[in-house]
Amino acid sequence: MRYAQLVIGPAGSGKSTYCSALVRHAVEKKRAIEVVNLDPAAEHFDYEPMADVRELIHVQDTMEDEELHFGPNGGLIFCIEYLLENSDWLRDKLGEDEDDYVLFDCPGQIELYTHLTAMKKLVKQLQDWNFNICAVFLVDVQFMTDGAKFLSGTMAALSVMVNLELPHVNLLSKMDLLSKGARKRIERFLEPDAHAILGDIELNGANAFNDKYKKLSEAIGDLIENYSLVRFLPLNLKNHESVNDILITIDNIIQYGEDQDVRTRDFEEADDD
Ligand SMILES: Nc1nc2c(ncn2[C@@H]2O[C@H](COP(=O)(O)OP(=O)(O)OP(=O)(O)O)[C@@H](O)[C@H]2O)c(=O)[nH]1
Ligand SMILES: [Mg+2]
Repeated sequence: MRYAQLVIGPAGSGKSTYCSALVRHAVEKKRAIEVVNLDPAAEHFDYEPMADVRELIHVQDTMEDEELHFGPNGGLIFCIEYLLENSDWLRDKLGEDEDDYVLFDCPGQIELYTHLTAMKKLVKQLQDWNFNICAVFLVDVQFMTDGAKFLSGTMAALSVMVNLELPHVNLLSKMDLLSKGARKRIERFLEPDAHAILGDIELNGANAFNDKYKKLSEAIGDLIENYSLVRFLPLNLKNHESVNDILITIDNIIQYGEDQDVRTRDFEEADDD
């Protein structure tokens, strides 16, 4: 088995920064975590990737090509499809080492995860190569600070979950940027609680639209609450414990370290004899 996090989320939500932080954390913990850059338009990241899709195709190639002449978004979709057609390239770069732990730093175009099929096919490919994968969906906490925004972010997360059909963790990134007060406010949303969310949605005056809007919000809130569909975990990269908690949560989901645990236990039991 091999292990992977598919690091996804809107543009600028902190995916590449999260990958670098996890690599640094892993070094401290004396374990190896690798990163693959899957963003054909990436301009900056500060990890050393084990593979970089830009070596295969760069979004600029598709925009400058006389025949293709894509814009940045169409170009990106083309690149991901090109990667799928040339998946041998990725397979070779990933090698075949057992127990490898790889973060896939993905592009920030949300449509790749909500309804297009390219990303899903890539996931299927990775699963065929023995990867146990968890989708890690990052949302910038600054866009989640009131009820309406939180509901909208939750719907985006739900849409990704439904489309990718993978074990899934939602992270609120950049927690370090919030004031104490704002952090308190956010905490009310972290346990899905429709009433906290709706209490926060401000409606100006009663009219037919507001009535309907309130009913819709209530229905969505109930759905999320009753089915525990979407939960967000706060991520503060400046806090060692926060990073560690998230990593342990994801490790458990992809069953990383379970073999190692068994081995240690066998060892301890043998010691007792
Ligand atoms: N304060 C703070 N800033 C952050 C954090 N994570 C990311 N940033 C900043 O947010 C900006 C975007 O971060 P990236 O890691 O490049 O985001 P991304 O999701 O990879 O962006 P794209 O690849 O363009 O979609 C950068 O300026 C980062 O320095 C965080 O945890 N705290
Ligand atoms: Mg990035």
